[in-house]
Amino acid sequence: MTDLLIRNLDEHRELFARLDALAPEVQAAGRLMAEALRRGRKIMFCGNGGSAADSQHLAAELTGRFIHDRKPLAAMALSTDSSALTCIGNDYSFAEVFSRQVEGLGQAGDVLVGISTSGRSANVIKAVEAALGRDMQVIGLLGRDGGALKALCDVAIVVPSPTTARIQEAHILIGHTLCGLIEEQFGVGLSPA
Ligand SMILES: O=C(CO)[C@@H](O)[C@H](O)[C@H](O)[C@H](O)COP(=O)(O)O
Ligand SMILES: [Zn+2]
Repeated sequence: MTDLLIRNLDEHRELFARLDALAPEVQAAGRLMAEALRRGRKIMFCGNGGSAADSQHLAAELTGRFIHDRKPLAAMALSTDSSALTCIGNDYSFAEVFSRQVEGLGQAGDVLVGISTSGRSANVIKAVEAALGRDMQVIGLLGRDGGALKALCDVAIVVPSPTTARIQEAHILIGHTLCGLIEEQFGVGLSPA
């Protein structure tokens, strides 16, 4: 039991010591999201399993609050509406559960954040393709080699690890950093500049 904890901590520390290399992509993603919000557009998040949880967690940081009191920001997770997920999954296919929501709700200038540790989830790939088809911008929070999603994203943040759990741990740190960058841009208790 303790051995597993020590191994996980060692893996986690080794990975986190290398995340500084992602600073340029994280900065670019934060700027892109803040600019979209400043223009009155919205941020959509999607992903499966743990990444579905990350999607709703990060969307709530923006509509609710992260650290500071400031105006609510337009963000939503595409993984939370059980009626939409079951209807689209049942009547069309599971691969379309996010893309149909992007087609129904996405507008030009909105940002889609696709979260996938493998970069290979078909429903996230389809959501990204739908977003690009609507002149939205796309950020990928990815892992391993970035998979098929890497080349599709305007900004791809690829966590360099082969281990899903470690990648997810990095994703939430990066997600929180993106929320912090956005809050910096919007100021404490102030309207956007
Ligand atoms: O949280 C975990 C594993 O830590 C799982 O729920 C995991 O997110 C699921 O297997 C996902 O379906 C994996 O999808 P992806 O990250 O490869 O896109
Ligand atoms: Zn997990």
